[in-house]
Amino acid sequence: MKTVGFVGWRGMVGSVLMQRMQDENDFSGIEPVFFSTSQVGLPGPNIGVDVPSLGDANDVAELAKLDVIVTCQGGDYTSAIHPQLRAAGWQGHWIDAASTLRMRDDAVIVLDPVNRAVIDAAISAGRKDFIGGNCTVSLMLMALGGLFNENLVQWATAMTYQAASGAGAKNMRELISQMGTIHHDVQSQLDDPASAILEIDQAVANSMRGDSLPKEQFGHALAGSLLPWIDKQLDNGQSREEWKGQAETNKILGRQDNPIPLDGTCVRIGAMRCHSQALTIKLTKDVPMDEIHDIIASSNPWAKVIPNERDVTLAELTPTAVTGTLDTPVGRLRKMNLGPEFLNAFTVGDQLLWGAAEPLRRMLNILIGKL
Ligand SMILES: NC(=O)C1=CN([C@@H]2O[C@H](COP(=O)(O)OP(=O)(O)OC[C@H]3O[C@@H](n4cnc5c(N)ncnc54)[C@H](OP(=O)(O)O)[C@@H]3O)[C@@H](O)[C@H]2O)C=CC1
Ligand SMILES: N[C@@H](CC(=O)OP(=O)(O)O)C(=O)O
Repeated sequence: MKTVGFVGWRGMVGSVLMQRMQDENDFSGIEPVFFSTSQVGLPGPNIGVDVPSLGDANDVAELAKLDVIVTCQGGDYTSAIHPQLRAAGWQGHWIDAASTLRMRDDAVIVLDPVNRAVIDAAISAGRKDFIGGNCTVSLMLMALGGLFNENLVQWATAMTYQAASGAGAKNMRELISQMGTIHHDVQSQLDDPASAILEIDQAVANSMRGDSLPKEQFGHALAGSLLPWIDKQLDNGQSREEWKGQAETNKILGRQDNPIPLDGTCVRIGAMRCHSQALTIKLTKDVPMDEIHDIIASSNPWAKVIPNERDVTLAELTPTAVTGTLDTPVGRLRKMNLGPEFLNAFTVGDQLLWGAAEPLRRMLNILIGKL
């Protein structure tokens, strides 16, 4: 039985991972050991099996005894610990949620329902570092990977609507606090049916621009607004989140030598944990809509096609409907005025599940032969 160390299990992504692993009885096939950077020696989590007290996540000698390390601790931890382990000759498998190692030649970005062949080839070649993809990229490929794998995508643009959770737990709390502050600031006018809507609107704008709005995390109002920049600014005018779209998608698909052009604008909106994306896809040929539906729906069990009809779309293709589920529904599928090779699509997915935790637990199961 493989000894598997977990680092970052207390955090937001790590907690979702722990929950999913318990739901799927994943701990039964491994010997789990839990680590922390701040709670060394305290009892380990209650996962239904006995576990030793928490180890020191910075103790490289202890980590080097493990067969597998799964980390959701973040990029700084990866940068500090991974090189030391490898320099010490550690030959174990490293499974990581952070972006740090993703684009390295010897690392694999894991999303097995889409790139199982790439993962299997890497295992056969003796690769040891398996990294979860960017949430936006993973969710796009869970939904539309069928079209990519059938070589039907010539290029695509994704305009995103990304949830607060992508920025972290504190940002989720801040979004709700902003909503509460805005409501509080106009409550008396709201309660008065005779009050003028434009006065309410002005009071809301004043609240959003005012000093009392909590904005330590986002730096700006997100509630009632949006933020059209995610992650760092790059010299070419893209945000780093936008850059990841093409770079990571082609690496996941194993086609870095012949990349599919992808670009778009990434936008933070006031959703809690579901990222949504509107795509324009230039197909390599004019494919009939029923074939497109079949390819998407049969690509994996989670890519559900939502008919392009108003009622079902509003009921099933929203963050509210999808949050907390593994579904990656795809809808608004139609040919565009631009021509028969231009496909419109809209997809929603929980960025803490397929966008972060789920590919990691599945990679662990692949390594121990359960998947
Ligand atoms: N947020 C996201 O959407 C995504 C994040 N990632 C990656 O995962 C990494 C971790 O993200 P995320 O889970 O959001 O980070 P968190 O900030 O929620 O957790 C990170 C660590 O903070 C420590 N910590 C300190 N105080 C607390 C507390 N009160 N509750 C829980 N943990 C605490 C824990 O480590 P310790 O026990 O050592 O103190 C924990 O493992 C990111 O840096 C990123 O690289 C990847 C994909 C998506
Ligand atoms: N950048 C993503 C979240 C994330 O953690 O991405 P990455 O794993 O690529 O750093 C977002 O803000 O929605």
